[in-house]
Amino acid sequence: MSHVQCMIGPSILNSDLSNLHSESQNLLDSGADYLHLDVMDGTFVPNLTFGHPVVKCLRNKIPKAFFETHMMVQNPQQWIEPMADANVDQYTFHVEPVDNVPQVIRQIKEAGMKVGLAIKPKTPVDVIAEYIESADLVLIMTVEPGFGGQKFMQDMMPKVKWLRENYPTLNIEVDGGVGPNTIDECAKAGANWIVSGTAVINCPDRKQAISTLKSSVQKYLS
Ligand SMILES: O=C(CO)[C@H](O)[C@H](O)COP(=O)(O)O
Ligand SMILES: [Fe+2]
Repeated sequence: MSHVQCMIGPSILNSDLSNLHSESQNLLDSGADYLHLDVMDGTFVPNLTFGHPVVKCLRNKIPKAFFETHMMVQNPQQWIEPMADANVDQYTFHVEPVDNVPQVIRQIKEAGMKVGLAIKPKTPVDVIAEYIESADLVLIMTVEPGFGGQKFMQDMMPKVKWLRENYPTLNIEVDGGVGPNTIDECAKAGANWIVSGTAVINCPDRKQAISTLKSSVQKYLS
């Protein structure tokens, strides 16, 4: 499995959002490979975070890092252009509310961003199978989307395993309850993009937390 790269992307959802820039910079300085930005619209999920105006301001302060927006929104098509304008690198959206997934994929690519396909815990992985070849990444949610700090759902690992067996070069991301205690299961199943929120944010030594996640994934990659 050495043809995929290990990437650790902390979620800033549970950080001190009044200090979004310094929190994000601190995570990058602690070894984060990318930033996972959780965008919620209060409709697709019962919570509200921030949108493209905030992402754009953050991008002005942090011009170089890889930004992934995790779009937990009812109408992902609506935010493609504004997020591209905010210089987002990867637009990861949930397929559940979308009628025409290929069209959304095409529009994201035309806007110059990479494409991530996300599924909620109750969505079977075969729902996205026909779109995988045209995506850059698949995100397997390991909690119900909406809130940080929830318990990792181990029973999502068969989805990750299935993807890894069938798509050896695919970037597979896990998100929700992932931290030093749950990383081994994710890594063993074949995940190589790792989102970790509270486990990194609340750790007094964020560098150590990120490096633990990385070594686990690397152990299974080699
Ligand atoms: O998408 C998310 C929630 O919907 C977050 O990215 C995720 O929950 C990260 O936080 P934690 O690691 O604390 O679960
Ligand atoms: Fe997320």
